[in-house]
Amino acid sequence: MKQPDLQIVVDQIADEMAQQSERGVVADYIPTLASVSPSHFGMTIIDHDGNCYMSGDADVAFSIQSISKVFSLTMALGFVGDGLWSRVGREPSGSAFNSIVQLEWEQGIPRNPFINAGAIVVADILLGRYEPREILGEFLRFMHTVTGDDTITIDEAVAKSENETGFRNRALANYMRAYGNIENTVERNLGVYFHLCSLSMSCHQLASAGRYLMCGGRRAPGTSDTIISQQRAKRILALMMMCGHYDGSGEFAYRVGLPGKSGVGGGILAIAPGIASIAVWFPGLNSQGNSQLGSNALERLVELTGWSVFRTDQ
Ligand SMILES: NC(=O)CC[C@H](N)C(=O)O
Repeated sequence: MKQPDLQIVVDQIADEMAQQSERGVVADYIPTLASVSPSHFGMTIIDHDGNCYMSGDADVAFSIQSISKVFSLTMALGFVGDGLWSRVGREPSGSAFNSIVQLEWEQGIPRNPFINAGAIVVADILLGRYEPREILGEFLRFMHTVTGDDTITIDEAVAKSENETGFRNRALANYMRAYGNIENTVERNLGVYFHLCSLSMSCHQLASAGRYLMCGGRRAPGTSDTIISQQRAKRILALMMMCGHYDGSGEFAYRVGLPGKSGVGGGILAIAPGIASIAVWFPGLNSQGNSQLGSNALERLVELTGWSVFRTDQ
């Protein structure tokens, strides 16, 4: 398939999405997110060579929420290596992002690091080495390094709002603590978890952050600018494909066919391995808590470019 002009592609997708009336529903269980307008849209593609194609509100920062689980996992694997997998599984959950049911059958071991329970354990692992403020500083530095952009910050108002209404996350953390899979106090742990989720980034910044996953662990191809090993990058992409959209992961793989990670802020980071890092933002969510138009936009992208990892016609 001949590669189309990517600027024409992002502009065309923006036009098509603007005409769709089914926009999903903005998350309201975190009160500060409820006031975000569902009419926002943004899209950025950064290709292998670093060329950037943007449309809409691609430079407007939004709450990346669970997309941060990709970056906190990357950091935690850097701290403790594959020992992390004794505390978190690597299987799709088939359940909602904030579900508690499997934890009882599975002795407090979450199915994967991309559901809330799994990311709460990952936050606990990060805290194993640092005080809360220190680890959040380390996390921000990591994000500044992978993006090359030191303006990225945590939105304190979102973190506070999550803290005030995070009853389900408290239930998850307490439940896992009862099984000995959370070592820190629940408040100390969730203080970090909520701040990780409250990272504010634009599509442009998010697509930049995904470059190390697109380029086999390097920030730029053909350089020694290595963030993680090639094998680890490949494995994180596998987890994104299988678990990045919770109980909508199968549907996303079927329709889009790219490793992706969504967040309830309406963002999705998708990676076409070796080809492009893509970020979209449409705040309205579908019933699984994944961006409704973001999924549609990525489906159109792979139709127009042939970037699905499952294509067989190269
Ligand atoms: N799916 C999400 O983005 C959920 C993240 C959100 N901070 C929560 O803990 O509920």
